[in-house]
Amino acid sequence: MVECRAVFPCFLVSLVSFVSLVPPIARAMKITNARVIVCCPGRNFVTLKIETDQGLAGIGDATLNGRELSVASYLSEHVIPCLIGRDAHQIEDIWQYLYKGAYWRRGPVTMSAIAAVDTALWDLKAKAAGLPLYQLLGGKSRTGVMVYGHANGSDIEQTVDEVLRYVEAGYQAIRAQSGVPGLDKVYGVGKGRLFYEPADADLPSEHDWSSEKYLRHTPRLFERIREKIGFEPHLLHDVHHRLTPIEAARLGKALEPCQLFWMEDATPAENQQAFRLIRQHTTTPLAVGEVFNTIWDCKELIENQLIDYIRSTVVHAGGITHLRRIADLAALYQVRTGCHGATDLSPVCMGAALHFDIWVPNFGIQEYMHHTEETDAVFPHSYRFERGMLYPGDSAGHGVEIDEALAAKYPYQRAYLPVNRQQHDGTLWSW
Ligand SMILES: O=C(O)C(=O)C[C@H](O)[C@H](O)CO
Ligand SMILES: [Mg+2]
Repeated sequence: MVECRAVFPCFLVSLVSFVSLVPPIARAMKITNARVIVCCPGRNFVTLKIETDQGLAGIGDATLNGRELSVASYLSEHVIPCLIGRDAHQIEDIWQYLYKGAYWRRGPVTMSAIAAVDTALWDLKAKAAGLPLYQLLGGKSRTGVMVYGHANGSDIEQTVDEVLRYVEAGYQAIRAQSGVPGLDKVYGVGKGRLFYEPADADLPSEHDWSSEKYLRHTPRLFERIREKIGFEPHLLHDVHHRLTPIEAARLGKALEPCQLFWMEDATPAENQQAFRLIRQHTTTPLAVGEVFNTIWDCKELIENQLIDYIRSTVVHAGGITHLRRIADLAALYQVRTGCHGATDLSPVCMGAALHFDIWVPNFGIQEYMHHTEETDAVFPHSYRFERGMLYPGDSAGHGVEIDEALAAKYPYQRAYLPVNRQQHDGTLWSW
């Protein structure tokens, strides 16, 4: 008894000194609060903020263009109650809990919600470690992230002028889209010069489409651009899911002399085997995947080497945890990444994607469209753009924050993506 009483205080003392030696990153970090912030600084964004008992907060993007409130509600009603009290460090377990635990797997709403949690947790872990997120992933594999910008014009000459502007600004890669004679509105051709925003207020607008007109026009666009700028800058093009496989094969073949970096979303990809037909006919590199949300959407495309670039990104594909899995599968087949980066992905997604890009061994390119000044003010960030490259910055976490007071000044406004109809008979088509 006497011995025991003497030992007990010593044990307590050593326990206390042991705990104080444990670095913060190795201690449990209890989630105490989480909330969804919906705002519209020029366009709608949904952001998840997670707070912990260590006084740290992490944020993740949950924006699903045109269906924003479904993810906001999924998070508030179904996910947040399950997060409170969990250890924020258990990123993998929480991912599996939300994916397997829902019973209903996959889908853009579920996977965007999981992505938001995952991004916020990686942000928190990196903040707890006092490191930029890319360090936790394995460090930098390159000095910066090559991006492509968007040049668009209402006709060929206007698009050529836009391409030249991007070349002068130092871009090494440029996506070119042009209006098509005889079509009213064409995907990718916006009103503004720096950003393209397809979502319309209130109800979806209707566009018209003719594959024949588009197929006659597009090879001429790229021939003209190459005549003007030569073969040094990379050129990209987005078909935006509008062609049948054999039409896509025809376009890919016609574009071969122009040596594109990629032809994107040449045909809808629900049927992954559709890409086999395109592949059999053309050596134009193929990119796909911005609408994918899990590895299962691209498994056959990757394993059969039917594509060259996988376009999935953090917010719609289950966060960094799942995107990393997709990239690792892709690496086995020399498929490289080309993360989606349109303006409907918030700066929070862009920040996280840049940490991923600077690490991922099989990086290809990153899409980059400028956000509006209002958006940049709501989401202060450490990433920066310089002559065709983006750099994630070295602040702890993913380097993007949200100014909640400012966000509250921009309430949600219902907006939809357009729909598309065949010009000759009004049949609903892919937009
Ligand atoms: O950026 C791209 O390549 C796109 O295709 C943009 C999409 O139309 C947009 O993100 C839809 O919300
Ligand atoms: Mg696209």
